[in-house]
Amino acid sequence: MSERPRLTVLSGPSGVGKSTVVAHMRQQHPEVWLSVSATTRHPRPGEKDGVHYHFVDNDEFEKLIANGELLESAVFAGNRYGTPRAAVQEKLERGEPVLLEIDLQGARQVRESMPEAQLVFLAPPSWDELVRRLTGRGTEAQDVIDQRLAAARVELAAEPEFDTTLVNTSVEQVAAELLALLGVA
Ligand SMILES: Nc1ncnc2c1ncn2[C@@H]1O[C@H](COP(=O)(O)OP(=O)(O)OP(=O)(O)O)[C@@H](O)[C@H]1O
Ligand SMILES: Nc1nc2c(ncn2[C@@H]2O[C@H](COP(=O)(O)O)[C@@H](O)[C@H]2O)c(=O)[nH]1
Repeated sequence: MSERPRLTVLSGPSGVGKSTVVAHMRQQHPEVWLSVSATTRHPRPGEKDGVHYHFVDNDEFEKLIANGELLESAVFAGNRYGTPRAAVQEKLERGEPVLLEIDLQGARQVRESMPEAQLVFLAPPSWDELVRRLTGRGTEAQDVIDQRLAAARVELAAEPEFDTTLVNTSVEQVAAELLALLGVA
């Protein structure tokens, strides 16, 4: 691990491949710690509570916010998402690097509260390829895909706000580039 562990945010449009790249990276480097977000979204087939997300209802999410338990939060395509604060703080206090996989709204909140954070933008090779990936994943109905693509236009326009851009053409290559940014191996 790097001598200067820090918080890294990985952001980018829905379907660009954030989870795929992070999963590939963590297969080879399980020591890379990824925050598990809370969400009101329903689990997709194969997603496990406490592993992929903490799946909560709207009341529980409200309580997390009211109790100050979220480092950041956002509404994305009709669902709520947030980063549990305690686990992140604990890791940083121990001097261990932290990775958040969150949307643009969350990235902006982190930049505000933790200006030292490293913000990484994952970009698609092209718009058409992004649409292919999001549609091809087969996890959302067309109306949700449309919502996510509308958000993607906003997210792509915000790319200059990020410290670094990685283009996800090859999962293996981008995972290696992200590892380097995290200061691992
Ligand atoms: N480099 C790549 N080349 C081709 N397909 C890819 C690549 N990276 C990811 N994919 C595919 O694109 C789809 C979307 O990937 P993934 O679910 O990881 O995106 P995401 O950015 O995490 O999306 P979301 O923000 O909606 O959670 C998946 O079907 C995945 O297999
Ligand atoms: N602001 C936050 N955004 C988050 C968080 N966890 C995930 N996300 C982002 O939401 C969208 C949609 O995710 P999906 O799993 O429903 O496809 C995607 O951009 C995620 O990165 C969070 O804690 N805060």
